[in-house]
Amino acid sequence: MNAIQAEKLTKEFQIYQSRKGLSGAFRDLFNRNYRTIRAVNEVNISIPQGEMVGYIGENGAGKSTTIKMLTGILQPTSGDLKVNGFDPHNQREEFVKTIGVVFGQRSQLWWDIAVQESFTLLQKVYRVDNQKLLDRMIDVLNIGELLDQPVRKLSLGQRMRCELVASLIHQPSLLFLDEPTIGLDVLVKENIRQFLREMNKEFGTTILLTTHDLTDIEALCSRVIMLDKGNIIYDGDLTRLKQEWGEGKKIHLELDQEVSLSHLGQLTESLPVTWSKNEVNKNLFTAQLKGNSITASEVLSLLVTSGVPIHEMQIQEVSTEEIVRKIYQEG
Ligand SMILES: Nc1ncnc2c1ncn2[C@@H]1O[C@H](COP(=O)(O)OP(=O)(O)OP(=O)(O)O)[C@@H](O)[C@H]1O
Repeated sequence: MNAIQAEKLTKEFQIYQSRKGLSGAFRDLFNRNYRTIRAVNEVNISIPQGEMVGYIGENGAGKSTTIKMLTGILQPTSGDLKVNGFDPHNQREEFVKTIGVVFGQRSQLWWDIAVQESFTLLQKVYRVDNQKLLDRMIDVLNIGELLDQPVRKLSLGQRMRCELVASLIHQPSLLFLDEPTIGLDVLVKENIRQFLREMNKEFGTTILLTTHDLTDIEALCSRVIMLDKGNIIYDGDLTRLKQEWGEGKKIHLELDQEVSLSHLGQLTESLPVTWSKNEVNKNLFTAQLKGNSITASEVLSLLVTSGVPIHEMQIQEVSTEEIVRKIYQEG
């Protein structure tokens, strides 16, 4: 059984549109004008148990709407949906025991009571008594000193670590994370990522991670699903995405003396490389390697054996962020 199985999942919203002017406002009182927007359009998502998947898309692409349907908050307009074998909206009571949810912007902890009390309450709500796991999570996420503090006094990073523990207290097999590291510093981010890797490895927890921070995706997910205007435009390996859309590496060179572009072009004519020259500093050159069929060392060894006087060099990898930006720009 797949953790998530969605077929032609669709969500439409009716948006109220006000008419112009005073007479329009008057008419609105009696007869409202509505427009339908399709936030999620017939998406198919199939996620096996134990996988960590990144769900990405621009603002308004439909990510949150999808997550709300997958977690049972919203009822789909149409399509088939099974999450952990349940219909999330109609079997909500049974279903929620099998999932954990962290919305970066919202808290599931009780604001005015101590963190430890929230944990105890959640253990009672879910009827679990797994102190060993709880102690371990507290230890890994380093929140021992926060347990007697009320949630409202915690910093964002401290609260997020507590939220993660709260979401996993009942040992769910599936975890939804919506922007879990938003606004956190590098160390806390790394701590959270390490924790998620451990949970996934040890308990086989399936994780669906929605984020605008692609470094989270790179650190955790081998698979990425990309949404654009309610439609899935990519579903697959992060490495394949880089291969198909990445422009390949760049080599930045500083030479000891000026060399002509055509000379460099001739030296590397057997390789898929294009050269450009810095307009201001005539000794600076950039080689753009196309695709992944050649390595930077092949280009460099050709230059060195041909006596090109290299003073400094830097190899630049194409980042996932650049690739995603390019996909959105080019459509
Ligand atoms: N309750 C609602 N009523 C009407 N329209 C909505 C509602 N919720 C979302 N939408 C619309 O659906 C579309 C998708 O919104 P959604 O919040 O799912 O996007 P998102 O990908 O999560 O964006 P972001 O990254 O900004 O959070 C948007 O056009 C939004 O205005």
